[in-house]
Amino acid sequence: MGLPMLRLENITKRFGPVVANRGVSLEVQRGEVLALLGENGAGKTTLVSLLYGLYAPDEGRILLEGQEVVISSPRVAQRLGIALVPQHPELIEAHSVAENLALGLELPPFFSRRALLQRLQALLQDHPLGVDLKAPVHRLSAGEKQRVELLRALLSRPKVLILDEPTSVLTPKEAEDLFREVRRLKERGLAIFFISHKLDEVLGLADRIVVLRAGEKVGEVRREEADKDLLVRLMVGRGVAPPPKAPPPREEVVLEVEDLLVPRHGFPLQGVSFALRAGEVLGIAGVAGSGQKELLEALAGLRPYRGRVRFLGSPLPQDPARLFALGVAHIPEERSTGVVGGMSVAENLALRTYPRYARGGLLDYGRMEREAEDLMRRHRIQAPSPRTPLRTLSGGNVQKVILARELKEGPRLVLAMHPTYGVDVGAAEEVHGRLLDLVREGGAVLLVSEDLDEILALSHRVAALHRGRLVGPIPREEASRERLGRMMTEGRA
Ligand SMILES: Nc1ncnc2c1ncn2[C@@H]1O[C@H](COP(=O)(O)OP(=O)(O)OP(=O)(O)O)[C@@H](O)[C@H]1O
Repeated sequence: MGLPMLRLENITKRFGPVVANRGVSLEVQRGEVLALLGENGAGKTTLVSLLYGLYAPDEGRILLEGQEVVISSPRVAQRLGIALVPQHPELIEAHSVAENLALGLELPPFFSRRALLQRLQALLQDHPLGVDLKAPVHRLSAGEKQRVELLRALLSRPKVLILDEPTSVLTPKEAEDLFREVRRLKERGLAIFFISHKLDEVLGLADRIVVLRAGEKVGEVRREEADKDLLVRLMVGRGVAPPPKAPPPREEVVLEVEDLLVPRHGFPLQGVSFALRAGEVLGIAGVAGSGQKELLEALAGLRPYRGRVRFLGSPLPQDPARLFALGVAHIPEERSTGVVGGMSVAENLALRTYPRYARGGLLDYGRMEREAEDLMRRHRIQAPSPRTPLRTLSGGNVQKVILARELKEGPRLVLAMHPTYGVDVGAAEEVHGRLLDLVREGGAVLLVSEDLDEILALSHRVAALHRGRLVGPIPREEASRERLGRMMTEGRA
């Protein structure tokens, strides 16, 4: 093997008392995909942020093609040929795709819009990612936004490409398309870092796998030597079991939706009818942007709709605060909408029940923090203290905060969209366990997920949304990945 494209030597990065990376050394070659695996908070995002100039390491050095480099900002990273596709799309929602891409270019002082569009079209031809340059970003699904971020990264013609959990919100088909593109980039000689919690993807794409635990490198295996079991054990130090089967649902109907209509761009959601019983999980699959998000947001009181919706026999109020008080929890698609980054972990955990902490015109922070400590322990939320600002938590830990808050009152109905988005395999097992506990106690779960295995593992019945219309539901026993795939893409059961 020649000189590695990139080499990290003894990298340590601290945030106050937290050691996010401790003495990490690794290298990646040209034309190689290196996967970084590890539990939530293990230090993966921090490590790649150092490579992209978002933070400076406290110790250690970085060598690019044998030369030591100081990556002091993302601009410097780009000039050195290092590009990053972030965990969450960081696009300007009000602007078009083309405008967002233009922001990543070093353009001359005067340039014509046409010339810019031509250059972007050429890029699209080279990387056929199926992106509409003129579409405003706020109309794109999470998967489409991810592709725009990838295009933006490719604009600088990088030598090193970092993909931080790029498939969390992609459908299996979108993920396959992305992988095809990643393989092409690899063949062109790019060195690629790939972070994912999905072990099948890691095994399908990576040449080598580095496992981090609590900031330290605890393992490095070549693809040929790896299997799922080994990777799970390296990551969490134990094996992980598939979720147990939930008992059959009860008679009582918790949610009844009749002829729901939600106006939206593209295909409006219409004629959607289904009933959800106590103790039942109804899984809804769908190609991103088929109306899943709108369905859950309408039921969560965040979007106007027409139609008849009854919750435990009474009309469902269209007000998020009243809904929560009645026992309706909501796990939103994009976790950034479910939390306030500048507030502490304790405040975020208390967001739904703030008035409860009022004492003589002030907030009882002592009580809030004690309760937060308890929830943090139970949900294994990694943060130095309940006072830690939420925005400093790792992505998976933010997701755990949302889950802890939404499930803490024992809701009757959970509207869950990608509930295990970005959480590690151990934590995903716990989330599934919590949802099933709730179901056993008579709660109902409307589960929207793009992970078909998750839907098939948890649901009693499954349905798909196809262009705004509901296909199914059908009993779980009659469903398979293939049949669900057809329901999603062809609109028939
Ligand atoms: N800006 C920051 N300030 C303080 N602590 C931070 C900051 N960024 C990260 N951390 C902490 O560093 C540790 C590593 O976080 P990091 O985001 O790198 O984990 P990760 O492996 O990417 O996790 P996930 O799988 O959940 O995305 C965590 O304990 C996190 O809370």
